[in-house]
Amino acid sequence: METRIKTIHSQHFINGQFTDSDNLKTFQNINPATEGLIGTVAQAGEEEVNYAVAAARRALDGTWKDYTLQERSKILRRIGDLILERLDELAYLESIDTGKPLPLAKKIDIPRAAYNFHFYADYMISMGNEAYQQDKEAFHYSYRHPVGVVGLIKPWNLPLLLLTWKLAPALATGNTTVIKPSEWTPLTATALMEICKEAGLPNGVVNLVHGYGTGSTGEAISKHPDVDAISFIGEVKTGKAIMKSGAESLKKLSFELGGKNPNIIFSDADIEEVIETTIKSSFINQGEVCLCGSRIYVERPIYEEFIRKFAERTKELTVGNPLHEETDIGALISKEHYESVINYLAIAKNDGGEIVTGGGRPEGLDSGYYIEPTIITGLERTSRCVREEIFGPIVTITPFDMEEEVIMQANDTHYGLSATIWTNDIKRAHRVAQSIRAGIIWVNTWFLRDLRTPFGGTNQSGIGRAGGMHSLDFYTELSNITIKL
Ligand SMILES: NC(=O)C1=CN([C@@H]2O[C@H](COP(=O)(O)OP(=O)(O)OC[C@H]3O[C@@H](n4cnc5c(N)ncnc54)[C@H](O)[C@@H]3O)[C@@H](O)[C@H]2O)C=CC1
Ligand SMILES: O=C(O)/C=C/C=C(\O)C(=O)O
Repeated sequence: METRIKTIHSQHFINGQFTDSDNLKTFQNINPATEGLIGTVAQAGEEEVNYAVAAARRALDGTWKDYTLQERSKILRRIGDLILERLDELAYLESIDTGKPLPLAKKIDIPRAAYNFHFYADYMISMGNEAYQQDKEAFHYSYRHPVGVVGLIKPWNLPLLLLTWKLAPALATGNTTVIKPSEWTPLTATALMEICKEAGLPNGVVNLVHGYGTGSTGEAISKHPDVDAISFIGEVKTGKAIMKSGAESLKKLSFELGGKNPNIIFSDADIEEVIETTIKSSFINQGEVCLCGSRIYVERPIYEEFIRKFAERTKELTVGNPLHEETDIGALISKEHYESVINYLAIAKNDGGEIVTGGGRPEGLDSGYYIEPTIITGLERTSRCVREEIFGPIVTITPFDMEEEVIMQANDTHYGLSATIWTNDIKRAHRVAQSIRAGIIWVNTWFLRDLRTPFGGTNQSGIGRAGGMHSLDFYTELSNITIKL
């Protein structure tokens, strides 16, 4: 499998054409599982961002505005179909680019990317607008316009899944786009441009520029005066930088940022189900999912039993070559990120934490950015390991005695993305769920998604919600029209 592709050169896609930068500048793309070279990536400067924004503006004011909802929906459906036709290839590209297990990319990332298009192809067609009759005097209705040229700035952890989660509703509502994938993961976004072209999207409706963030491509998009809105997924500090860059032209912003999500386990929960799901919510995708429940709180009566069973299951996980069928945990995205995650293990030890299992590099894996799935106990809530988003395969476990106490600990964070609560007491489930300050709360499950529901974070985990009508609201501007009767 690894010999299938030698090196890949990833280009920009501007006005329907693949292209390099005017100055031919490139950067390297490294496979995090082998530390080998995947290929080179064109690096956009302000010129290429200007070309891409200009192409998006022309397309917005050109033929794209005359496409009917049905026509847009048909193209979206076709994009979803083509993603499924290329599932194996896209999953392979995603795996070598990110270090994630190939089976995971095949099962989750790529099918969900296709579903993002299929879902919005159908959803937009079923949506209506507000209308009010004011007795016999007037009739009011709302009319939706696309917001305009939308900049989509995306992260590396679920590259195609998260890009399409925002691109599909942006297109369904008639916008044009300038995409910047993460510099760590250019491959599937580039392949998606081929798919968009084949599906019949007019030139300029989707444009893609590769490059870095601060002082580079990402910043050029977020400060560009002709970009009307930015949909960003990534770190809190980047969100703050984009907010500053976008302030001059007062851009509309949608932010999905980080999380330090609590996983609260009461002693009446079904322990076997808790263990199986908590393995996923802790370690799936190497823990590089913003929804991972990295702070685990367990009610005292089952604390010891939980740790024993959870550690046993964790030790069974296979860390290794992402392309192997049996691999559960692949490599972290980059050397920098690997070092940042390893550093948290040192912090944990320094803060008096006990490493129950894991705690370093797996034996026998000499190259690639691998870290064992790690369970830490005995940390105070002030430890940086309990407070900061590690974004790796590391969880902390803390016992609790009282419901109020665990609610207080769960809310003791400047994040507020998601939470999971395990209990069979229905009243407690509602009570605790309503007391947690987070945008997404799961009871007796984790990462169960329905794309109609509001998705996003409170506090510093984000601004706004995506999903269903919430995406419709972000990607359109409303005019209210009043007719005197
Ligand atoms: N809430 C959510 O749904 C998600 C949150 N995340 C968060 O993202 C982080 C991991 O992803 P990363 O790629 O490391 O995030 P990041 O914030 O470093 O980068 C995300 C994107 O922003 C660009 N960027 C960086 N600085 C920029 C700037 N000054 N102006 C414009 N663009 C800039 C990057 O090039 C990249 O394309 C974690 O904190 C994670 O929690 C990731 C996925 C989803
Ligand atoms: O299901 C979604 O729409 C998003 C899921 C995951 C993330 O947002 C993430 O890991 O970053």
